[in-house]
Amino acid sequence: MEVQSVEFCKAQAHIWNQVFSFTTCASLKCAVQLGIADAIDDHGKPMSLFYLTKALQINPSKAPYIQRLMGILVNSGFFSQDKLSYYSLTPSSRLLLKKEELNLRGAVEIMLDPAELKAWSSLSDWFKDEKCRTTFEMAHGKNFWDFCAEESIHGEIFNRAMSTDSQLISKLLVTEYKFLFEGLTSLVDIGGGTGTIAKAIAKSFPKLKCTVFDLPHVVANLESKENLEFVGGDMFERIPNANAILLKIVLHNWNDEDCMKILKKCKEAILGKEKSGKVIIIDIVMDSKKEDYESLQAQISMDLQMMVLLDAKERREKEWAILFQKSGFSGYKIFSMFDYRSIIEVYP
Ligand SMILES: C[S@@+](CC[C@H](N)C(=O)[O-])C[C@H]1O[C@@H](n2cnc3c(N)ncnc32)[C@H](O)[C@@H]1O
Ligand SMILES: COc1cc(-c2oc3cc(O)cc(O)c3c(=O)c2O)cc(OC)c1OC
Repeated sequence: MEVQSVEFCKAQAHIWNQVFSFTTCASLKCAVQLGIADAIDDHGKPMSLFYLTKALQINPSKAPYIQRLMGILVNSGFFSQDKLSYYSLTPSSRLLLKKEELNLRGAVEIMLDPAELKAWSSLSDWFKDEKCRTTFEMAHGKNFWDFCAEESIHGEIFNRAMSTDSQLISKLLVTEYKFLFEGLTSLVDIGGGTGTIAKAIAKSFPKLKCTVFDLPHVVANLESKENLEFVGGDMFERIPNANAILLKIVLHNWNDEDCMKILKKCKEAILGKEKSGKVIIIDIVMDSKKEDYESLQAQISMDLQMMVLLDAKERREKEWAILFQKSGFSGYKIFSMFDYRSIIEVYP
């Protein structure tokens, strides 16, 4: 390639931009931690740099640098800037507001956590290594779930991030997808975290006995009441019997072999109850034909994140179908949700 050719310049800019993509992530994290979106929102109208720096309560000597930070955040679509250079929120920064019940602050916090980023730095070593199952294990000397159990701050950040996502999904589940739960008498949410989804389902269906099943340290201090119960355990050993089993973003944490073990346990658990029932999965169904670039990129990135942290993966419909068949299920039905995830009903 000629050094002065258009192709060379484009290729060079492409590499610089990819190498520097960490600056957008780091600036986004900084914006969340400083509360920039909240300050602009509280202002109630487009905000000048002067008022923004005042509202952020930063060290006065650092005020001139905020303009530089805002530059990258405007360029990456988190804020907009008008002719007077006043800043406003965009749909993306609205999702970062503390006051919004449904925000993605938790996702920013967990995915850009130093412990998780550290795993990525061992990726090439991991490819040559024989012993470690995951890059995360190579970096930390223990697997992701043991790390969450032992480093309680990381575990809390993780559970908080998952819970915010569940708040969003639970609103949809008990309205638009209410039919999934109609007629059920018992439901176990396997890997149900701190119970955000199960609480919403239990409230909407008072006659439905809901159980949240997760690792003992996750449910340790959570109080069972009315038709909602918390049970600690390991899903590879025992899954409580129920009419229906819910698995929300759980199977994408596991490889095919482990997923089959989990699904076989789920089948035993639903058949043990009334010789019928179903498994309800909420997870990504990858679709490479998707025209939406952002959505496809998010799926590919999540797939790699699962590989690095958990030796796990995202799956296409064909891969899901093989898993169900190999685990002894007779059929399934997919309902696409509003984002890149789907609901899959699986029948024994
Ligand atoms: C990605 S999170 C999903 C949490 C929840 N379903 C949600 O959507 O908010 C996966 C969950 O699986 C749980 N988990 C991991 N290993 C488990 C095991 N062996 N038995 C039961 N739960 C487990 C984790 O503690 C975590 O809460
Ligand atoms: C918060 O919304 C979603 C989160 C996940 C998700 O994110 C993770 C991030 C990590 O840094 C480590 C993890 O182990 C995980 C997960 O296990 C995990 O499930 C996934 C989502 O959809 C597939 C989310 O919804 C947008």
